[in-house]
Amino acid sequence: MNAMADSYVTEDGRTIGGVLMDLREITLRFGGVEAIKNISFDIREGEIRAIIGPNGAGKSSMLNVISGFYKPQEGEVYFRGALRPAMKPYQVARQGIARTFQNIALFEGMTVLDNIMTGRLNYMKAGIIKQAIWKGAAEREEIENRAHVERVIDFLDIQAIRKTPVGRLPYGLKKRVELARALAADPKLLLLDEPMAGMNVEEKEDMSRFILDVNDEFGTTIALIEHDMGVVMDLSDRVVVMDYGRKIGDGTPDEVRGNQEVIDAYLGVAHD
Ligand SMILES: Nc1ncnc2c1ncn2[C@@H]1O[C@H](COP(=O)(O)OP(=O)(O)OP(=O)(O)O)[C@@H](O)[C@H]1O
Repeated sequence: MNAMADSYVTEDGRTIGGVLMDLREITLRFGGVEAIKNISFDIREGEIRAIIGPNGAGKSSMLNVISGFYKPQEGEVYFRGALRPAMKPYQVARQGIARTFQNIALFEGMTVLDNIMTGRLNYMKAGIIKQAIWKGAAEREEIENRAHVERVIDFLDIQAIRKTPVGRLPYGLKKRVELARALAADPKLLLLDEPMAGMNVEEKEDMSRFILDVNDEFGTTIALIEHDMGVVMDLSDRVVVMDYGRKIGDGTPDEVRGNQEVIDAYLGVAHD
């Protein structure tokens, strides 16, 4: 693979485009703790990009920089070719970035459908006054939003539980609903924080398939943190490896597997 080429086709026939996000010399500190130390890497259009490393390596901090939730003290983030300014979470969503969380963040008392609809809030432009004086626009908007959400529900095969309160669902299905909510926002870049955590083998297989299908069908670029190395190596086009806030590896799964520093710090030792 030529990292400088504008686009290339993967072995499984997917097209990876130019750079979607470019992170340059990022340093992030919490008081005296340097969680990220001068790290640069990019995420390319259509790619599945993993971030791995031992506990406390700085992976979640990095995902929060990518999402725009944390503003690093040093370095720059370019998204879709433009330097990204400090942003509020709703501005991030409008830029086309959605995420799931390590600990599921859904409304347990609400139905699956209503939870997924919350992922669509940024598209609901018609305010209360406009709704009152121009019912047609609001109705059209509602129909469009529902149609997109229905497509996501079909895609993730969760029609049967659409009216079920999320609190009653088993863990693996909750994770799928969280993915559905993120997809409802129709993101350009989807961030997944440990999508397989706490899952059994069958649930992991299902989730892996859905991640690949999302990438393939919607063309969504995906960045994920994951501890299950089998899953990471199977799913990812490229992998960034972090250790103590530093980047110690970056490349294809094969390149990373053969990197001695990565083996010493992470792959060669037992971890969860
Ligand atoms: N909000 C915060 N305030 C202070 N320190 C923090 C904060 N978030 C993270 N840290 C510190 O930054 C370092 C990196 O943490 P981070 O959670 O990013 O690592 P991680 O690789 O995601 O770990 P894990 O795999 O356990 O989730 C750790 O030393 C952590 O204690």
